[in-house]
Amino acid sequence: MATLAQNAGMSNPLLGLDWVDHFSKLPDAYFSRVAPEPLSAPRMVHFNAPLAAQLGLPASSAGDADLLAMLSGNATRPDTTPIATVYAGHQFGTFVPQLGDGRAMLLGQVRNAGGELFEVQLKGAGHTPYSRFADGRAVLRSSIREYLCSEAMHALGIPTTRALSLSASPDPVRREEIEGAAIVCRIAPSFVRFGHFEFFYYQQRNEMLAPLADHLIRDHFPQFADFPNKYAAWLTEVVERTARLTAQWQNVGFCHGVMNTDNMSALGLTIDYGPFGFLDGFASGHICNHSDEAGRYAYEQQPRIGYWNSSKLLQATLPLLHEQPEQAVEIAQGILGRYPAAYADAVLGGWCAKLGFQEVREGDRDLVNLFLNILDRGSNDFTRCFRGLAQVSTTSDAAPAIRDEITDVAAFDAWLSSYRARLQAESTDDAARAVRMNRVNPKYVLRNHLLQAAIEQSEHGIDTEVDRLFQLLSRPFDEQPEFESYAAQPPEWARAISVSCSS
Ligand SMILES: Nc1ncnc2c1ncn2[C@@H]1O[C@H](COP(=O)(O)OP(=O)(O)OP(=O)(O)O)[C@@H](O)[C@H]1O
Ligand SMILES: [Mg+2]
Repeated sequence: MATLAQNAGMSNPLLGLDWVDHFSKLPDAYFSRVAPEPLSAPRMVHFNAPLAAQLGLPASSAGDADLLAMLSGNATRPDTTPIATVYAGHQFGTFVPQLGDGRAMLLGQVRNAGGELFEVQLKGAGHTPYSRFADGRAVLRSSIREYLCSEAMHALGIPTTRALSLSASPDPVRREEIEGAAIVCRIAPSFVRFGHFEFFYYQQRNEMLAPLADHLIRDHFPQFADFPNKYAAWLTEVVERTARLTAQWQNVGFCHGVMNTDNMSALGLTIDYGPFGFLDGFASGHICNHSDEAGRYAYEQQPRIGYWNSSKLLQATLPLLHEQPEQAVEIAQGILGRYPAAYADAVLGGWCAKLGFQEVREGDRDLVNLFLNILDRGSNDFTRCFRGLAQVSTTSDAAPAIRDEITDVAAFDAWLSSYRARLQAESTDDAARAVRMNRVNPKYVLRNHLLQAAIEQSEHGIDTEVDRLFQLLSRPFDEQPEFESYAAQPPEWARAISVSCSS
């Protein structure tokens, strides 16, 4: 049995932050007080210095032993107790009435010098009342995936939870095999999920919905506080954000893998990096999660699931919308009705930007679909092919280098002439267009095989590859010639990588 964490030394830089702790001041019904179970002999695998600076931590924090103690569950703040929150959720379409932070613990909420609010959470810090039969731990493998991907998504401009630190320990954790334990310190304005509202709604404790929504509105949607129906305004915003978030995932070829409603953020953030994957060869039906046999969360299903999940959030918040049930349903339907257009506008706008168009014109949707179909038929590399289009010339017939990687060359050549005509209709300033395109078509994404190499190295105690990927992916749109191989097509062995819910 692990010993419980000690109180942190007063020199700990985390203690110098401005802790406001709004969530833990809510009624106890929303959470349980918990104590981290320390990782033994922790080592700092990586520390996110830019994010630390944003929070207000001094630059010297990286090597601070007291800080590592708190981030690895070996110490807590002296004046307060971490909490684990309770939520429910629809998992693979089935309602599960009791979930909650089974391995995540909220250390509190800080306000930085700019007034921004951030919750600080440890994932993998041990048992909580919501652990059910599981061990409260996270393994190093999955923690590296979460740490690097959340930061990679942030650098891609996609709303997401973030990661401040990754600490690891030789403590054994049983999955399919014995693996090492790790803790990611996650940062987000709020970790509240759709499932938090579902928990109280399905327990018929409707009186618990408003204080939670009020908490979110006060901290994160103050612009709606004085609206006649502030809950409708907030929910409209969440539904539209969810639609836009899903569109951004599609545009960058990101598959989340487990879009259960307990993994959907009430702030429209990407949350829970489990069996996610970036598309290598484009396949519209790609299933990144080996455990998702029916393909419920396949790439092409994500927009539809975002809609379905939004409907579940609206169902759970009906009592907030109107005291008359029929009118509440009508308002909810109106809000849900915003999703399709919000998604369609965002995703088409995103595709058009990737093709270098400055505005969306009639016929662009067909041009996008034709290109995606060509990639789909040939399983051609999603990231490389979009990036390669920046080299298309409008003033000569020279083919872009990427043509060599396209399988259906005849279809591509035909498409290219329509594409050129469309580009010429706007401008022939190819250089300016290439700059624009390279800002939205990343050169580097966190492909599974890149992760695999970093994981294997860190499992042997060497963390240089984690750091290299962290640095590389913090500038995904920039050419980084020394890392050209990281933008290459995946090697043959990458096909055998299988990612499941095991984490
Ligand atoms: N090893 C574990 N120990 C305890 N609870 C766990 C463990 N793994 C998952 N759970 C719990 O099972 C539920 C579903 O897990 P899921 O994989 O979606 O979340 P997660 O990866 O733990 O965390 P998060 O959604 O916070 O990123 C959640 O309630 C989660 O806390
Ligand atoms: Mg989860």
